[in-house]
Amino acid sequence: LPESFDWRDQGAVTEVKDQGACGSCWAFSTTGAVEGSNFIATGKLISLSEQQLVDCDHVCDPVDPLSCDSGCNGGLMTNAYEYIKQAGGLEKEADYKYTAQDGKCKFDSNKLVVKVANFTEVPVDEAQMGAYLVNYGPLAVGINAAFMQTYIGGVSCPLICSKRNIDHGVLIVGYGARGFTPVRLSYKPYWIIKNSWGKSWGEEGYYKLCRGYGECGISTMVSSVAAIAVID
Ligand SMILES: CCC[C@@H](/C=C/S(=O)(=O)c1ccccc1)NC(=O)[C@H](Cc1ccccc1)NC(=O)N1CCC(N2CCOCC2)CC1
Repeated sequence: LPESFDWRDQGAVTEVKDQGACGSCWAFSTTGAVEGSNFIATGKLISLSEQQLVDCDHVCDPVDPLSCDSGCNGGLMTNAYEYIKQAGGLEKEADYKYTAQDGKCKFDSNKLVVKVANFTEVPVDEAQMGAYLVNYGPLAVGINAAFMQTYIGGVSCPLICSKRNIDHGVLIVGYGARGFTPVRLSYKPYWIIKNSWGKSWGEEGYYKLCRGYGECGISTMVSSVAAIAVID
C-alpha cells in the first residue's frame, strides 16, 4: 500500500460542492462515491445529480424501516445506492440541477448516465480501509461532525470525538501523513475527506482527520460502489 494516495491526483474527484441549508450531506457523499467509481470504470469524470436523490430517493433502511431517505431531512448513503440500483441510475448534475430544497421528483430515465450494479459496505478496520480506497475508489463514510464546524485547517485529531453519534455523510478521497521525519515523532497520518460545505470551508472544502484511531467513528459506516455498470 503506498505511503500516501489521493484520488484527486488521478482526476477522479469533482469540484467541492455546497449543500447549502439542506441536510443532504448523504446525497453528496453518495454522488462522490459513484463519480469516483465511474471514473475508474470509464476514465470519464462526470458530476452527478444530488437533487435526483433529494427529490426521488425515499428508500428505507431494511434494518431500520423508520430510517428512510428524506431529502433535506437526512438520509443514508447505503439507502441511496439501493435507490440508484432500483431507479436504474443517476442523471448528470447539469441535467438535474441542485436547488438545496426538497422538490417534486423530475427523474428522466432518458438522461441516465451512470448505473450502479452493486455496492458494498466495507466492514473492515481503518487499516484495511486504505486498501479498499486504492482498489475501489473514494469511500462514502459516516462521521461525527461535531468538530468539523470549528475546523479551519491542518490535521484534526479531537480527543473526545464520539464514535457513536454519527451525523454526517462525507467522502474519503485519499490518505497521507504529515511530518515524514526520521524521528517520526510528529508523524501524523490522516484521511483526506471531501466535505460538501463549499470551497471556503476547511482546506478548500477538504478536511484532514487523523488516521488510525477510528476517530469520530470514521471506520464504523463505510461503503463503496464495488461494481458499476456504465450507460453510453
Ligand atoms: C438532518 C440530517 C442532517 C444530515 C447532514 C447535515 S449537515 O448539514 O451536513 C451537518 C452534519 C453535522 C453537523 C452539522 C451539519 N445528516 C444526515 O443526513 C445523516 C448522514 C449519515 C448519518 C450516519 C451515517 C451515514 C450518513 N443521516 C441521518 O442523520 N439519518 C439518516 C436519516 C434518518 N431519518 C429518519 C426519519 O426520517 C427522516 C430521516 C435520520 C438519521
